[in-house]
Amino acid sequence: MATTRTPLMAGNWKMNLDHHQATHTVQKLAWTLKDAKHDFGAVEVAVLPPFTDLRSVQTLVDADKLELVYGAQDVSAHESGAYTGEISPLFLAKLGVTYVAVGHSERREYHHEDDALVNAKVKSSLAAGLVPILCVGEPLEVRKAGEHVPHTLAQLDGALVGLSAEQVAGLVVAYEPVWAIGTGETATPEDAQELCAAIRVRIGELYDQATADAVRVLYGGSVKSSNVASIMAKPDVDGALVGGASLDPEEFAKIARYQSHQVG
Ligand SMILES: O=C(CO)COP(=O)(O)O
Repeated sequence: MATTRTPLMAGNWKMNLDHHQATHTVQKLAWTLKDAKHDFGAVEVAVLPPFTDLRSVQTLVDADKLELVYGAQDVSAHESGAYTGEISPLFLAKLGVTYVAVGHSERREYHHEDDALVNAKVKSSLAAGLVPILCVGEPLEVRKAGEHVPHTLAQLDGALVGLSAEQVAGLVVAYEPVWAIGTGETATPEDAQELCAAIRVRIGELYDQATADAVRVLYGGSVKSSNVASIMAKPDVDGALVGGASLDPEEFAKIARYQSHQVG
């Protein structure tokens, strides 16, 4: 199986860093990567700041012609209308957004997002030309019951309803076991590989092998510079969705440069 998938390191800032802090953080990240002569064609680097930071990040990326890209952490299933507090995918596209996280476990848990809503958000993102980072993964009790594979694949199935092979080939799927998020408890590289491979196999069953080979599958959950290389060594892991460690630009740069160890 030829692997032509470009690895993606995406930093999900969650509800951290205001727009001033965002500018400083992105500047420092860009400088650190530039000093290290980072090849963005070899490993793509993205940040997912809060909505209120996006215009500032766009201005900086445009002005300094930065190669890193950015995304949002959520999006509305609708294009416009009476949806107080929601953000249209069209507004995100206008801000030069590349990626949008959809179905993050914190959205599922605190905002009761179900598979049907996640599916609608994937579709609204695609319609606006954004690339969804579709998040799936099991909570601890499901893992303890040994049901993590069927649980995660059911979330995947639900999110993909009605999508074409072409749409799915362009998706990013992030496997994030809930018990490993923000806990310091990282899944082992074998755990990450098991689910990333299962996701790819499932996409092959639902679509075809070319689609399965094209889709990028990330691992997320307590990724740090000290553990990223062993996770990335697994054949079905195409990158990482990084929370806490992405708030420190030097640490996140090290994660993005997992192949070289040239930074730091
Ligand atoms: O939820 C995550 C990224 O979306 C993972 O967060 P942490 O890296 O802080 O565990």
